[in-house]
Amino acid sequence: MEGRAVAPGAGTVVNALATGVGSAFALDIETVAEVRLDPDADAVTGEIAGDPDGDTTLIERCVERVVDGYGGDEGGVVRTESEVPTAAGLKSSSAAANATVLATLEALGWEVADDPDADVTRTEACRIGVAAARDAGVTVTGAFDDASASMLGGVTVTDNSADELLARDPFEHDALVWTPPARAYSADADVGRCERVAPMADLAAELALDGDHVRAMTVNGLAFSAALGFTADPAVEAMPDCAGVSLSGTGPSVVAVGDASGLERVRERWAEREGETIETRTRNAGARIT
Ligand SMILES: Nc1ncnc2c1ncn2[C@@H]1O[C@H](COP(=O)(O)OP(=O)(O)O)[C@@H](O)[C@H]1O
Ligand SMILES: O=C(O)C1=C[C@@H](OP(=O)(O)O)[C@@H](O)[C@H](O)C1
Repeated sequence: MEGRAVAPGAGTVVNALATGVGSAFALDIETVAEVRLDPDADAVTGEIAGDPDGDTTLIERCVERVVDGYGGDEGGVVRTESEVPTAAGLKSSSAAANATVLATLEALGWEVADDPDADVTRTEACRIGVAAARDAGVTVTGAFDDASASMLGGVTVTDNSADELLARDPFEHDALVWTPPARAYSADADVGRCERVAPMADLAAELALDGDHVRAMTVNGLAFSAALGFTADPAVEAMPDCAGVSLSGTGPSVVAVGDASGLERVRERWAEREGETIETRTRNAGARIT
């Protein structure tokens, strides 16, 4: 009873911490999950490659929730390996949860597809990961925005208070990510400060629902950088040469999207900053069983 799946990280268009409505897009950086189930094992044990002290509660809860809903009383082992930096605003938790849920469904022999007649749809699988993230305490709203972008690919707009998908569109850009050395756990974010910029979050959500995702993300980035105490300098440096740029999630990463030549000029400026710069792409393919 084995399964393997991959899911991408994501960047933010609208942070849901102000109003519950959020929007995110998949990035071409991935997390792999491998699950081995054993009917005789009592418990589920998690392991994160390269991070022996990492918190494995989320991936263990994902396996347990899938087994509760679709299995018997199997225990087992889940292992993730990830290119998505943890707690950097690039949705490592959504990628790990989605990959683990799909790998567990595969280990149990269920068919996962987008066809409503499939045993389990990817949207249903995504909601299991969101529930596990709430159990594990790694999220404020459940982050169905980030989870749906990672699971379905492209750009999604969601109402996280109802785990409802409001829109999904293809999203095709080159992308540049700057990740400073600091980490910012979503569960520690100052929600009260985010709620103060709700009028700007509403404006960003309106733009996103109108299909203007790139301007939505720039408005979002300026508002949430101010609310969460991050400098807007990287965004100001990028703005003339990209289509959109935003603080991703609760930070500290900043993501710019646009064309390759503009982003090369942004990369030269961001290279002066401490931390790592990743050249990647947005992607329309979401999570999949491998
Ligand atoms: N590869 C992984 N395997 C298992 N759990 C992970 C992995 N990546 C992230 N997580 C979980 O997600 C938490 C970080 O979530 P969060 O603060 O929301 O950051 P992010 O914005 O990257 O999703 C970690 O503490 C851990 O519990
Ligand atoms: O925990 C949450 O509910 C959220 C966390 C944030 O993302 P990060 O996990 O990237 O900080 C935010 O962008 C998202 O809309 C909702």
